[in-house]
Amino acid sequence: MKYNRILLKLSGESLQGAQGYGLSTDVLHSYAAQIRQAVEAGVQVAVVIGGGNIFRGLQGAGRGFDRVKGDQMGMLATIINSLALQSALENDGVRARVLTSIRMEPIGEYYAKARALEYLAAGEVVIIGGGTSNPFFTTDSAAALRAVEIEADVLLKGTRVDGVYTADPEKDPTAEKFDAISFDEVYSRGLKVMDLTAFTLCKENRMPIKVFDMDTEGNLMRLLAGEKIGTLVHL
Ligand SMILES: Nc1ncnc2c1ncn2[C@@H]1O[C@H](COP(=O)(O)OP(=O)(O)O)[C@@H](O)[C@H]1O
Ligand SMILES: O=c1ccn([C@@H]2O[C@H](COP(=O)(O)OP(=O)(O)O)[C@@H](O)[C@H]2O)c(=O)[nH]1
Repeated sequence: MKYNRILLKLSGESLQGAQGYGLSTDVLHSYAAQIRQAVEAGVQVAVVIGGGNIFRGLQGAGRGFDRVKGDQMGMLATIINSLALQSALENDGVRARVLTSIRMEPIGEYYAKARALEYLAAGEVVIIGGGTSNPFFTTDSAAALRAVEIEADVLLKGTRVDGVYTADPEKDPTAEKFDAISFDEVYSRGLKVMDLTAFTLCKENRMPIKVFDMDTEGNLMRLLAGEKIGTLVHL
């Protein structure tokens, strides 16, 4: 396989699937099946999931919620999604652990790098919930932080589009996709790959990012097998 240890960031928003809210069991099963194949191929898989299908702090602030409480609600939403994915993986016969950045035993163990590495080495999927545990950050930042921390080979950002484009492909039909692009070019073109906090953390720690469409089943394995899927952001 192309990578030995990956940090897979899954979008909370994608988890709602066609129903447009909450958790879609179809999407959960598709993600679980794809992750199972990666584990069976010997890849160590750590996962960070967003919470956008349930709550986003900024949305709450727009409706009069206190921003910090809204962000805390968003972080709790990522833990709900983490448990849902853990359950889907276990149903599929995959051993999976939820580690939380905020203490909440017995729902999940408190996150520590050493613990994550120990479970990964034992072939378990490690799902890290609770974001960074701090408000004013995003799940992309949590994914970048954990990717660097656990020394992943790459941060795989699974999303709704199949890579990084010259402009937002959902708004501009003439946008063209990059197979690869450097961090500097993303900055200079002002492209939206991740929020800049997350993006810069990756750049400064030489963590490559691969943006790809996780909603097309089989894409994760294609990518791991070295097929040209998505866009690689490199130094
Ligand atoms: N240059 C670009 N290339 C690709 N996608 C872009 C670009 N600019 C904006 N986008 C948009 O960014 C969205 C993904 O953003 P993000 O909020 O990080 O998603 P997620 O909820 O999957 O984490 C895509 O659905 C796409 O419409
Ligand atoms: O370290 C973090 C990670 C997440 N969040 C909150 O959790 C919400 C859900 O995460 P996000 O929107 O990043 O998820 P996604 O877009 O991937 O569904 C965010 O809006 C933030 O309010 C936060 O405050 N700190």
